Amino acid sequence: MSDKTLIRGARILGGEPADLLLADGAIAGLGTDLDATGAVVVEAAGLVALPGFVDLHTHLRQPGREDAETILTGSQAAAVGGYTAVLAMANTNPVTDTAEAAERVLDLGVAAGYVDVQPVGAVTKDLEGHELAELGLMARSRARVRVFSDDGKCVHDARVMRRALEYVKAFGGVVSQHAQDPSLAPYGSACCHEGEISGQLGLPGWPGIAEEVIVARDVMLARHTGSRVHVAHVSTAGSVEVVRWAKSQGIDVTCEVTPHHLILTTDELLGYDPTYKVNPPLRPAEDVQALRAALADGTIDAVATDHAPHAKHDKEHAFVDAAFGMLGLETALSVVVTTMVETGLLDWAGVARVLSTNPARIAGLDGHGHEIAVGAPANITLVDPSAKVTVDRDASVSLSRNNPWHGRELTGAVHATFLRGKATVMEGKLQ
Ligand SMILES: NC(=O)N[C@@H](CC(=O)O)C(=O)O
Ligand SMILES: [Zn+2]
Ligand SMILES: [Zn+2]
Repeated sequence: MSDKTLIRGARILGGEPADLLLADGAIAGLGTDLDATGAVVVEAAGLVALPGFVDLHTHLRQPGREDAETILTGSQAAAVGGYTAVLAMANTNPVTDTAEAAERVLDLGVAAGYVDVQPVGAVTKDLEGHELAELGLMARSRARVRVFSDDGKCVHDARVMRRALEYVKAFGGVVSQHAQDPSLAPYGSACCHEGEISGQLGLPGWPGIAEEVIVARDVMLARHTGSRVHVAHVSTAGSVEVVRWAKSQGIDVTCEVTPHHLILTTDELLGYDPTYKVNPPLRPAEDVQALRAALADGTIDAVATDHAPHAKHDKEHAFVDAAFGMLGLETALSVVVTTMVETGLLDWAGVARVLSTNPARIAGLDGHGHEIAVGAPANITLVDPSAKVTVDRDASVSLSRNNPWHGRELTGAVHATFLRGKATVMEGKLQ
């Protein structure tokens, strides 16, 4: 196959149609009626061209739980979802808390070859919350780690969080916080939004305040240290309010929302289906509305999937005993189109911002999230804006089946993904 591709007539960021010539891994031409000599031609009339998506929050499960996902299968799911880069969370077994562990994840990502797999480093050794991991060594390693997170657990000790923020400042790093005060929402047991619904279902409550007190504390620690904090999977109107205030004060804070928190509510729990058991829990409709509004006005910077594959035997239990988490990579774009574009809350430039430009900037990833321009790396996603898709969990390339979108109809689909000019997905199919 030629290493030249001509994408003909795509609407660039949803604007005017143009041709895109991809050559030698970069965008070599952008204009009308570009010369197709020697190029593979992709007819893209009606499709929208966006910069390749960047996921700030993916669980790939390798090493340790290769029965649920591997770096290869997770990379494939990411490509199908329009991603060209993912940040692989550190809560593997063993934990990514050393330079060697981070380099192994990086190398397995390169070997898989579907997306750039950028390891996230743990903040504390073994995610135990006490002793800082080798942050500097991870940063200086070949893996160039910039994002640190104990995700799955909260860095709940304020002294440890303060020291982590001071440390990462030296190399422009960021701490991504899983905001859950374990004294208000105990790990493992708290599994349902605390309110009328938790009482009705008899499930242990996970109140919004358990998230909000950590967000409030962390923005103050970011101000105090002059360092940068990122809030993972914000789920409540109160967290959004705190972040909005912090940004207005010039505090260096960013945050993400998951696709599921943009649409699914506590109502899903009425059937006790553990597919909908997730951290933080699904919230009431008022929170969902506040999250959409905050994503539209820029208070929330990015959509991040928190793709959390789990093997059947970890999910198929009574609700209280099942694992936390749901799949997200393959459906994220469709959920964003359905909740944000169809509703008029975001235009396509806005979609590029929340799925690509902002997450790339937050993660410090070179080569991703650029505007579509000559000379930029050819990381491009082509989207069919009006496709209607009925999600089938068995059509997934992920190894796991904990897919909350199964059987639902969503609007918008990824048509093709290009990683440095090479098609990883074409007509929705993995290449
Ligand atoms: N989101 C989840 O419910 N689970 C995540 C951990 C996490 O993101 O907190 C997992 O690793 O399974
Ligand atoms: Zn988390
Ligand atoms: Zn997570």
